[in-house]
Amino acid sequence: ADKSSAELVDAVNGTRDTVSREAGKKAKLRNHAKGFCTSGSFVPNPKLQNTFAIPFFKQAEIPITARFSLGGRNLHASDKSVGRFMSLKIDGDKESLNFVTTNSPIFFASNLEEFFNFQTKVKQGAEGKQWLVDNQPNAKAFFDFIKTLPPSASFANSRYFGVNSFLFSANNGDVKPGRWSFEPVDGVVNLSQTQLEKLPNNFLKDELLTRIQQKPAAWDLYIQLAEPSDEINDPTVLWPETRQRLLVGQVLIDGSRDNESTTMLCDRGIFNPVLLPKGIKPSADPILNARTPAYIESFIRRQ
Ligand code: HEM
Repeated sequence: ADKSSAELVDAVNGTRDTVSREAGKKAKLRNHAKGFCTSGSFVPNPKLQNTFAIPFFKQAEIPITARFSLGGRNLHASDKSVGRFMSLKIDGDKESLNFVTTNSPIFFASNLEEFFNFQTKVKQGAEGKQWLVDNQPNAKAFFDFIKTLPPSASFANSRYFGVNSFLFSANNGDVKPGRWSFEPVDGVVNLSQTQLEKLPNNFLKDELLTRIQQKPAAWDLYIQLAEPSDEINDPTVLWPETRQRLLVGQVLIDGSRDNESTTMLCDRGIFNPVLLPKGIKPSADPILNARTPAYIESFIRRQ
């Protein structure tokens, strides 16, 4: 049976509702708790309009509020872990677009039952993890992928993926499924074991905020387009790297609005992965469609 938002949030939090509400007030976010907000702008690629009818991207430059975070509930997690997450609010004149992304191109669950089991079992330590390896092939594939992923040296030297699929309206009337990916303009830079040993547990925030005083952190945003044989509604299934990618524009994080209240209060609200402008719609992916109700439930519990 499908899981309710309350059950999903309990599973992410690791405790039942009443306890979770109290914990949520202290922890702020129930997941990706360790993070910080900054700001910048989005510069659309004018050529996108040759293919897609998305008026939002006709604007010259659109303000961005960004939050960079680690995985999990621990406010004191070490930056030496491999997970890197980027959330963006891009607020245009009339419409807004949010992104809530991860550095893993594959997700660990293809439906809510698997998501619930994953969240519950990872909190049971080695035994729970072994259960997932033995019983949930999508969780095993995710663990296997994560083992090959070294920690990046900077939030700015990491790729980010939307993971879920969205439906894009083409100028010719077609609706094309696609997935978001962000490629760091300064390239992917990972840390070696020796470099890691020399670093303190907290370095990512200072590194990014120092870096952007010199030069913005930049990512090219692409839509990877599906072919008819590709699985649209399952974020555990990767599409071949050879699929056509369209350049949507560039994300520039420069801290220019870090003193404004929208930036300073960015982690009091939520980022909504289905807040989309005209011309983009969510796919039927059950994971995607469970996210915003869960984020709202989590938001309510931390008030
Ligand atoms: C059924 C699917 C999912 C559920 C139930 C879920 C649940 C949650 C919850 C409870 C939070 C904390 C919200 C808050 O207190 O504000 C959260 C935050 C977050 N989730 Fe998910 N999640 C799901 C899927 C995903 C996926 C597929 C991704 C990555 C592509 C993702 C990335 C994030 C990030 C980056 C945040 C932190 C947002 C921020 O910086 O404010 N989640 N999620």
